[in-house]
Amino acid sequence: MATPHISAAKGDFAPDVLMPGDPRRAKRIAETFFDDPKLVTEVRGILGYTGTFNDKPVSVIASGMGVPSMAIYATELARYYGVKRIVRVGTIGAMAPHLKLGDVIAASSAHTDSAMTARWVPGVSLSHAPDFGLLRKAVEYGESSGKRIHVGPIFTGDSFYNSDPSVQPALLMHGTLGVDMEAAGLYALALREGFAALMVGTVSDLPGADMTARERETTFADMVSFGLAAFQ
Ligand SMILES: O=P(O)(O)O[C@H]1O[C@H](CO)[C@@H](O)[C@H]1O
Ligand SMILES: O=c1cc[nH]c(=O)[nH]1
Repeated sequence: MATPHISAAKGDFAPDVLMPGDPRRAKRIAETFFDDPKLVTEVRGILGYTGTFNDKPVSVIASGMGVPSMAIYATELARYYGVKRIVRVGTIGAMAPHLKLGDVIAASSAHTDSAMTARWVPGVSLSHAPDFGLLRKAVEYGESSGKRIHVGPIFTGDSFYNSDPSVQPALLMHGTLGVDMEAAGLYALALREGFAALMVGTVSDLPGADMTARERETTFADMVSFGLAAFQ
C-alpha cells in the first residue's frame, strides 16, 4: 500500500515517528540514533526511515516546510500507516530575549495565523496544544539528564518572509518563546486524526545571529534526545 506522497508498504512505519522539516535531518537522525535504519520512502525527496531505538521500533520522516506540507505527511501516516505518536523535531526562530542559539524548546501551545484550522469550528479559535503524556516525558528527561528545555508557547507562521512586523512584539508580550511553521497544524491534526503530538525545537535564529544551513542540518542531537525520550 502506498499513498500519493509515501511509497512505503503497510507496516513499514513504526507507531512512533520523529518529524523534522528537512529530509537531510531525517537521514542524519536515522543514521545517528537508530539501530539498523532502513529507508522506507523517498517520494519527492521526502526521506523516511525505520529502525530501532532502545530495541523499540521508531521511524523518522521529513515534513517539508509549512503547515500544508506537514499536514499531508501527518495525515497519511495516521490514516494509512497506523502511526500513533508524532514528535516534530524542528528549528525555531527565537523571540524571547533569554534564548540562545542551540537552546531546546518544547511547545506547550502554538498560536498561529495558518488558515488550515481557522474554519474547522465556525466562530471558534481552536487551541493548539501537545499531548500531555509526550510533553511530560520530555520534561522528565530534562530533569533526569540535566539537559535544559524551555517549555512555553510558540507561534506557527505561514510566512518565513514578509510577515507583519507588529506581530512579533505583540506575541512576545503574550509570552511567546519563538516561531516555527508547522507545530500548530500538527497539534490540530493530532486531535482530528487521532494521534498524539509534540513539538520539540532547537533555536536556530536569533535577532543578529543565525545558524548556517549546515548547522541547521547538524545541530539536532539534544532535541532528538528529548523527542526519543518522549516515546519511552
Ligand atoms: O527546520 P524545520 O524543521 O524545517 O523548521 C523550520 O525551518 C523551516 C524554515 O526555515 C520551517 O519548516 C520551520 O518550521
Ligand atoms: O520558522 C522559522 C524557523 C526557524 N527560524 C525562523 O526564523 N523561523
